[in-house]
Parts: sequence; C-alpha cells; structure tokens
Amino acid sequence: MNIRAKRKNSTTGYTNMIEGKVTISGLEKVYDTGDERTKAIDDLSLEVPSGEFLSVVGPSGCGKSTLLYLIAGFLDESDGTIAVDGNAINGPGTDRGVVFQDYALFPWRTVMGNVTYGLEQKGIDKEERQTTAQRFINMMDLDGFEDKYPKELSGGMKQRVSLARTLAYDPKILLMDEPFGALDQPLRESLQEHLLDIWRDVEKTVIFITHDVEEAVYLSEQVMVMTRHPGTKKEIFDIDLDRSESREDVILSEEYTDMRKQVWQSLREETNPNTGN
Ligand SMILES: Nc1ncnc2c1ncn2[C@@H]1O[C@H](COP(=O)(O)OP(=O)(O)OP(=O)(O)O)[C@@H](O)[C@H]1O
Repeated sequence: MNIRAKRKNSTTGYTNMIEGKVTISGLEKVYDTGDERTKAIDDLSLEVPSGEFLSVVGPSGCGKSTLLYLIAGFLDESDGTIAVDGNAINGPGTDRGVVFQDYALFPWRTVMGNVTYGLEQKGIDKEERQTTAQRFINMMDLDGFEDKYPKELSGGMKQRVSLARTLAYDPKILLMDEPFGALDQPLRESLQEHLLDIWRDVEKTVIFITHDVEEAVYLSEQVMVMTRHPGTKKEIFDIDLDRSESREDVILSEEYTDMRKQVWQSLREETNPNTGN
C-alpha cells in the first residue's frame, strides 16, 4: 500500500490519506499533425514518491509541458505507462490538479466561484463548498476579495486564486507548469514561500515545471534535468536543504550553492552541447 500517513490536517481540515505516487515507465509521446511527426518525449521512466516535491528543468522544447499534460491526462501517450498509486491513468481526474502559468481562471466567475468550481465537479453540497472554498481563500490571503472577478485582480492574486481553486478539491498531486513564470521577483518569492508552507502542511506530491534553476533548487526535494529534444530523464539531483532555516540562510548555504551549480551545469550541457562544459 502506498499510504505513508493518515492524519487530520490543521489548515485544510481534511483527513489526508497521503497517496499520490506517480510511476512512469517507458513513456513516449509523438505529436502527429498529419504532415509531420514530432517525438516530444522519448523513453522516459520516473518514480515520484507520495508527498515528494519534484521540479523539472530542461532546455526549451524538450517536452516539459508535454510530460506534465500527459500526467494530467490531457494528452494520450504514444507508448509506455503512467500510473498513480499503481493505477494506470485514464484521462484527467480530480486526483491531479493542474496550475498553469496563465492562471486559467474562469473570467465570468468571481474568486469564490472559481474556487468552488472543482468542489462542484466533485458533487459537494453548496454549504460545504462555500466553507471549504473560504478556508483556501483565507489561506491564500484573499479574504475580502471573494466577490471580485479575475479582471479586477493583480497577476499574483490571480495565481493565488488558481492555487486555491486547485487545492480546494484536494487532489493528491499538484502539477504546476511554470506557475510563477509571469510574475516579478518579489511576488514570485512570496508565492514560492506560500507554496512551500502549503506543501509542508498538506503533503501533496508536487511536480513543478520551471525554467529557473534557482527556483527548482530552492523549492524541491528532487530536481530532474531533461535532455534536449526529444526529452527524456537525464539526471535527478537530491536536494537536501535545511528547510527550517530562513530563505536567506538557505540561499547563502553551501548546499544550495553547490546544488544550484550542479543542476545549472547539467542543464548547460543540454542547452549548449558544444561548449564542452
Ligand atoms: N500540439 C503540438 N503539436 C505538435 N508538436 C507539438 C505540440 N506541442 C508541443 N509540440 C512539440 O513538442 C516538443 C516539446 O514541446 P513542449 O511544449 O512540451 O516543450 P517544453 O519543454 O515545455 O518547452 P518550453 O520550455 O519552451 O515551454 C517541441 O518540439 C514542440 O514543438
């Protein structure tokens, strides 16, 4: 059984069965547009344990988003398998929640309406929907903005609504596609801290795509570097930072500096294969 723990969570109120192991074997994805066949993912195997925070970095076009959308079930694989807790996935499901760079909020719904959406899909009654949504709205410091529409919010607020919406329906796995890529540095750092706090509290498996090596090393327990196109797993780095320390102490630590350099070098070999670095 892949259940690590069962506990009542203080922030979310959920009794979490900690699941969410992702097992990928021999994954291949070929896009066939009729005129052209593009192999985006080639023979990728990977295991992400329950509750793990894995970041994925790789050269542009190496298949990071494709990998995430395959795990989300938005795309069908051409070969290989993806399983969650031992069960092969079969399309999208509420066990996996996706957070996109462009927020993907419903413009015609208020903040409350956006956050309750996934709960409606799960068939949860109105009163419980409102209570649960409010809890996540508060967690994201969005109380007072429940009746606002996305166009009335800043980019950082929209991304917090998007996170609240995804967390509210309690997926086992969070799939994040460069969620902070469009934000300026202070906002990005603030949302990184939010995400780490949440992750510590709710113990979800997180698969996080980013272009930013520093972000990957700062947030993650593991960083996977992908090869250039067609993408596959090149290397996985275990990141062992003392997470009880402040951001500043982590960033100034030898471990962080060393891991950042190792991941950067591995990535650079893929982005600049002729430099000999
Ligand atoms: N819908 C599609 N049809 C055909 N080819 C596609 C499609 N989507 C992606 N590709 C191709 O698949 C490859 C991987 O694309 P993908 O977007 O997954 O890479 P990525 O690593 O996320 O890129 P980036 O870092 O630039 O966002 C690229 O060669 C891309 O051109």
